[in-house]
Amino acid sequence: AAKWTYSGPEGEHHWPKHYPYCGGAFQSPIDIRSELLRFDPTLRPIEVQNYNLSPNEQLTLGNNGHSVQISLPSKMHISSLPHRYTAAQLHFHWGSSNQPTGSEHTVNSKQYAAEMHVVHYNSDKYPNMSMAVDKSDGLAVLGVLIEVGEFNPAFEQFLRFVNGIKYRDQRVQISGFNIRALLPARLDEYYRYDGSLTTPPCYPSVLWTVFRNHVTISRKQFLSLATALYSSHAQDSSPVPLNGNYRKLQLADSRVVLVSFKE
Ligand SMILES: NS(=O)(=O)c1cc(-c2ccccc2)cc(-c2ccccc2)c1
Ligand SMILES: [Zn+2]
Repeated sequence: AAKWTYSGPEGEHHWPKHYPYCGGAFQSPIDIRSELLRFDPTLRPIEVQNYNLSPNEQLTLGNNGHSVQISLPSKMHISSLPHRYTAAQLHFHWGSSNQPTGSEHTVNSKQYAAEMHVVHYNSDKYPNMSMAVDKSDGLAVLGVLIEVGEFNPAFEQFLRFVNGIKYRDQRVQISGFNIRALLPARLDEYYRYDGSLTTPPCYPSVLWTVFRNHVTISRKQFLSLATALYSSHAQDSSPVPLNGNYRKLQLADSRVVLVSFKE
């Protein structure tokens, strides 16, 4: 697959050359602005199943050159959507050590320090992720906005291992933990809109759920995320730091953002 980056000659302005959907409609992320919001009383609280993983389970924590990701077992799923959406992986987008603004979605132009995405696919209709990834009802991603503040013990369960995956394509096994603890307390308050993958190939296949309430990690935790990783391989002579891995805001066009809460 063609290389892509967040800046330079393979930066996002060049993505459409190799990935045409990136220049298409229904792109993500967007600025979740008050004018776009419409309360929808039919939006039920998000219900997740089997997110509380036993420490006896092993998860793969990896550096894919664009983000740090954790592979998730297929028993984890969202049960409150019209179809069952089975978990595949979670990953992060962040800024840089001196620029703690790296979330992809913004809320009334406020950009957060980072953002977590928990990626699920429609396992009612598609046998696996690859078959689902380019279908309009293929994916459901839970977005969690992250601010620098209180220390977050749940994030520590994987952040303490990032020095083992400093370089592209490095992976380590970590013990299972309660993935639900990475989400905000309230799963009943969220923004909902139709969008896309925020990385190439940018398929417009994502039912986005961005929770209203952010979570916090400490400054030290943020710095380990923003300074520990490289997008280059271990043997590369010139290491390329991995940060600022967030896509610029896309046009909402005539899209409405549904909200599950009133005030
Ligand atoms: N940001 S995202 O949520 O739209 C997203 C989803 C998926 C994704 C993952 C599995 C199945 C299908 C889609 C992969 C990425 C990704 C991030 C960094 C590097 C490469 C890919 C990003
Ligand atoms: Zn993402």
